[in-house]
Amino acid sequence: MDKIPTVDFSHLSSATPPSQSEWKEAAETVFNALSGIGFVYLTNHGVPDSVIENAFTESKDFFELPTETKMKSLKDISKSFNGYAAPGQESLHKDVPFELRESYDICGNLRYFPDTIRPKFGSAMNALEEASKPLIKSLLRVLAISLKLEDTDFFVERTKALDDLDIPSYTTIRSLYYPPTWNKNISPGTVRCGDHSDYGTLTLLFQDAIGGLEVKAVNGEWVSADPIPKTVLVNTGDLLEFWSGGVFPATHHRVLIPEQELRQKTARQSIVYFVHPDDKVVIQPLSQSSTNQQNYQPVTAKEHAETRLRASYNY
Ligand SMILES: O=C(O)CCC(=O)C(=O)O
Ligand SMILES: [Fe+2]
Repeated sequence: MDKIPTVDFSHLSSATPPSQSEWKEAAETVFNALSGIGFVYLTNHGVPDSVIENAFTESKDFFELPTETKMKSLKDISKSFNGYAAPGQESLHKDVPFELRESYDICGNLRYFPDTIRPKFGSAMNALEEASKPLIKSLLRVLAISLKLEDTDFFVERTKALDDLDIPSYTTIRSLYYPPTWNKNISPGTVRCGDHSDYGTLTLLFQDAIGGLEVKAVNGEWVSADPIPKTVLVNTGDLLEFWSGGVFPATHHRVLIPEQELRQKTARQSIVYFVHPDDKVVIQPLSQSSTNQQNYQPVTAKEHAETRLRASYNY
């Protein structure tokens, strides 16, 4: 499979609870996508457009502030993973010299926002987070059903931090801003976002109309994950790859510097919601389909995330 499929989620996001057969059908289609190319577009996902648009607008307002103002919200990883990261500060691929993007991370219960300068940014991001939770829970159920687990709430019950921020987890909402590259002295090898896989269970990605995200297909070719209006893109992280015994591969993806002048002159924005299990959850392969369980040591969700995160901070 070298194309990212699109799945209609209307049955799972309507006010009427889905029937058994609707769950099963969704599980089959999502399984085919996530066990193949590892990415899927969802339509009718239930996250209101106005909430998504507002999060983009307020994020843009923050990122367009002068650098010295944004630096006041700089992430201090000795305290928490919340806050602003400047261009080049974090990299997702060890061999990429400089990744030209800015981000603002929101996670856990010790969150803070630049309320004095941008009072609406925090509430817009919190609103998107809240509005995405029913979709995330449906997706976690779909994963359990598709893996034929008896307990369809298996993943939901291990992701309790979604409803209780006092439960520690690495679940994070990240607003990303890729500044225009036109007329800048960009050194060779600079990318917007280096080739990487995500770290957690699954990721929701809301992207604007600019595009640039590429996904590595099973045959090794890079496939464009073009923006499709009103969809959310979902992919799996490497913790789920391990947890599912390799059934769901954590597909690599990247964002390069665009070649067209128009796209170089325009900033790109995306908002990603990285879903992780609660820190204490012990992860070991649920099936032995493509891995030999005996070769794998169980790991807590916290240990897994920390090992991966440590490698991505350049400070
Ligand atoms: O901005 C994008 O489209 C992708 C971002 C991403 O992959 C990430 O932050 O992990
Ligand atoms: Fe990613």
